[in-house]
Amino acid sequence: MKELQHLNKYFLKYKYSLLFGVIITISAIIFKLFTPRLIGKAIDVISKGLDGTYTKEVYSKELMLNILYLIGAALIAGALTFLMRQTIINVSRYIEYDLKNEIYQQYQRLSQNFYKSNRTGDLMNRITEDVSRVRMYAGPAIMYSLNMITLFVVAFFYMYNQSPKLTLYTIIPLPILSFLIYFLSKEIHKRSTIVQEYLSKLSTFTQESFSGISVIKAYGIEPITNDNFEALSTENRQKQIDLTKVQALFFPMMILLIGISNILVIYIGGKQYIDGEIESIGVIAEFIIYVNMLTWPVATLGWVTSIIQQAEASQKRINEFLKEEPDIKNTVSTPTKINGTIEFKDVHFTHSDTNIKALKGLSFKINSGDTLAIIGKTGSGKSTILDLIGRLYDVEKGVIEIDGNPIKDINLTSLRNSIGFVPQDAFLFSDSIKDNIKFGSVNATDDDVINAAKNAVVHKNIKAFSKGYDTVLGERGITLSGGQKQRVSIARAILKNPEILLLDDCLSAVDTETEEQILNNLNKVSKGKTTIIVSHRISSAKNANHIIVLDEGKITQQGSHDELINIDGFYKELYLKQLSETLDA
Ligand SMILES: Nc1ncnc2c1ncn2[C@@H]1O[C@H](COP(=O)(O)OP(=O)(O)OP(=O)(O)O)[C@@H](O)[C@H]1O
Repeated sequence: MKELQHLNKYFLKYKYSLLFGVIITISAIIFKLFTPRLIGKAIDVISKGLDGTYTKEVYSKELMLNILYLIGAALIAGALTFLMRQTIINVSRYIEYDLKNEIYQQYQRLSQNFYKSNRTGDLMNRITEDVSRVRMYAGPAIMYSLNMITLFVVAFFYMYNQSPKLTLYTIIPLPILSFLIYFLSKEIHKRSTIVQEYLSKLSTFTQESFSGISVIKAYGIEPITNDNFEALSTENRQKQIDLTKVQALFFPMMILLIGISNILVIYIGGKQYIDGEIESIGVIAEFIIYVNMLTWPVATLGWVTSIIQQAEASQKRINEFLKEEPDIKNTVSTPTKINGTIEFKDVHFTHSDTNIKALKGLSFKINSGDTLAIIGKTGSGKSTILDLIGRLYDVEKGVIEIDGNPIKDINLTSLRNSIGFVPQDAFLFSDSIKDNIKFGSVNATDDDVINAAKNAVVHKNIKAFSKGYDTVLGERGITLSGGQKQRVSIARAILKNPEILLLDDCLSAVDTETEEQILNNLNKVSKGKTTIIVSHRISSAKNANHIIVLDEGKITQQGSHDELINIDGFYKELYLKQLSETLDA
């Protein structure tokens, strides 16, 4: 239960609702337990009527009175049971909501490295599956335990008063039932976890094959995917059958044990009645109802033990993530004003998961308002430079300075707010085009959005859609072409109006003519902003104030376009190659 102590703060938060729930639960049970007593009494009245102890009038009056009490008690018990669920189960839903928010906020706090070392499925599972297992502890487990304890204590008290011997015989099978249910629940849990794993494998498989349907069709491999799906389905079916086998044991086992208890009550109770050890036949009926009433709560004891164990294991997994500290921390509380001068001083960086040395002693400087272009082969470390400027990672050795201050001494929110980043793979959310552009600039007007789209040369494309800027993107919306996605992503960065603009090979999917237009527009809107353009194309780099050529994490050439085309090296080769391609075209 050590891990579940994490929930104590929530129990404290909802203490009044919980206390109310406890009082309601106890009251509901007390009223429920009137039923066996009243039925026992009613049977006694009938037997007294039959043997002539009561006259017909007394008999009818007594019987009617008992029936009315019975209805009253049942109605009150029913209403209180409704309230019991409304309080305790509702509290568990609130706790589930709070816990999900807590985990989500922690996910948002954690750095890029955390996401590299944990699989998305695992992150999703902890916020869904694990939280719902914990909720079972915070709600149903508490409710059923309370139910069981109260019912058992009160019923035992009533039963013992009537006949201690009969009480003993009646409750003997109950602990056995509880143990059996406990082991059964554990087995059910084990098998249902396997079923869950298979279900998620199946859904991942189907999701991937739907997303990649064009590739599947183009390669004509539908029969192979069908076979793979069938194989996975067959395994899934077998696991479901394994689970159903143990689940099917649950109710027969309960019915068997209830049956044994009933037989014991009738046999021992009957003998006691004949021997005159219990005074009335109604006691036997009363005990039979007690047995039936107690069986379910006692069975739930085993079930509750198993769900508490599962909740403990789930909370342990959740706590592991909640305890995790972000690698990148904001140590400066006051906002920092950023102008945009960036300097790398002998920067080294190794990606921790792959141990790849992406940058090996990099030094360069861009003055505020200048444009720097970075050219280099794939994997030479270009994107890594941009990641380090946005402090998605911290450098391994050396220092990055912004406006002369080490990047770690700058308020992290100010730093990120001052950057407009266009990544290599433009990511757009399943939302309208307008909201995708407004992402990060929520207060922008429609005119601002249109201006940004015009500067990114995507306005005409957007207007061509029947719903224009309200066109929804994503799975159930329209799919944009690679070049359109890149341009929407550029519009988003332009609209943010940042001090630093980082463009990571974001014109690769647009034709050279559109590239030219966008670069001209960017030239205008990025006046006074520090801009870094990462590209494989000379056309994107040629107008920059300074160009660096990167190879395996090191600068191999640098200078202006005019300087570099006159020196033998990678830049000149690339320039001549791309020039001849343009002339050929
Ligand atoms: N998230 C990551 N985890 C581990 N290694 C990485 C990661 N990102 C990049 N690398 C590695 O670091 C090196 C530099 O990668 P980077 O993405 O900076 O190159 P790039 O010059 O931008 O390449 P490209 O032109 O193909 O985009 C590569 O060898 C790459 O495999």
